[in-house]
Amino acid sequence: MAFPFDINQIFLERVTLLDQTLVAGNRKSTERPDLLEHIVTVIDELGRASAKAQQLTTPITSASKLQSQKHQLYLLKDVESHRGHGMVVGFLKVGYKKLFLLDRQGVHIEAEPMCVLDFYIAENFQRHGYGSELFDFMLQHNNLEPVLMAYDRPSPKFLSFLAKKYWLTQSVPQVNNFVVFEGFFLNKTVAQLRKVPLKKPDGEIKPYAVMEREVVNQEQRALPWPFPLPHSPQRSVSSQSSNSLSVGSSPSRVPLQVTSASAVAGNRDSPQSPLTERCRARRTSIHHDHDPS
Ligand SMILES: CC(=O)SCCNC(=O)CCNC(=O)[C@H](O)C(C)(C)COP(=O)(O)OP(=O)(O)OC[C@H]1O[C@@H](n2cnc3c(N)ncnc32)[C@H](O)[C@@H]1OP(=O)(O)O
Repeated sequence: MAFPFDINQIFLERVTLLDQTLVAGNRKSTERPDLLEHIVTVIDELGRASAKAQQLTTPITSASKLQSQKHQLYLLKDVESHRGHGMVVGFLKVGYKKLFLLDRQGVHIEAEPMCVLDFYIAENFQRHGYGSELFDFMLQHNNLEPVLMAYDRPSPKFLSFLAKKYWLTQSVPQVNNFVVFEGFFLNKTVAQLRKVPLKKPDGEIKPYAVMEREVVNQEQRALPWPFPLPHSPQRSVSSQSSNSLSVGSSPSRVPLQVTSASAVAGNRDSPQSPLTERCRARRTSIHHDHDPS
């Protein structure tokens, strides 16, 4: 992804970590006021490209969102390209989220794992190992293992990536849009797990985490009159999934089938797994008029 300014001047390292401050490295934005403007442009552009690749109506990553949330955004650049000005290859956004999850026995567990929230490698750089480079950098930086993380509605490509690179194939069925894999519940310290009492006093019932992707969905549903909502069957899938966020509705949900390794192991020609199909359905449910290519 090329920009009309010198990427190598803005992002000094191959991988730059950005947070709420939007400061790249330890440079002060007061020294170079144009830097902040360029960083905002890059993040917004990446967020839009990621949303388009995932067929989301609204980007879940933008500079203003990053400023208001305690997330970490890892940005990868290619130093040499664009006549030495560098290009942005992609980004990975992670952050801690308080989630209510179901363990293998179906017991509600409260956890606050590190979650993958958004991940995008520019189309012309995909399948060249850049995604793995960025992901490995983030894991090392946070001293984490992929199995201890939760994944916010992973796309089929990302599921294939996780299966291929980290052997994450067996998911534990959930009633929200996060995916966790076998082994997540074994490490109680890192995942900060806590069993949730079956019955809570009135007023203490907490909803499942409201995800950014779900908020995007809500935004779309809240179109002002006179814009009508499209009447597609996929949209009703979307409403069901948003209902599943409440504790009250969760017990009646049918648990998902456990995913088999072969189903998500990255064979593009094989039939998709139930998990992949579910993720695809949810993403498709917020499909818009963007061309997915
Ligand atoms: C929680 C979330 O963020 S979900 C959103 C994830 N992002 C997207 O779906 C956006 C579009 N996709 C992408 O940006 C990229 O494909 C990523 C980020 C998923 C992976 O980045 P890449 O640089 O392609 O990964 P990398 O080259 O290290 O690994 C390649 C592996 O990823 C998977 N993968 C990448 N692209 C594809 C694809 N088009 N179809 C199927 N699997 C794919 C495969 O397992 C592939 O291995 P293979 O080529 O041997 O089959």
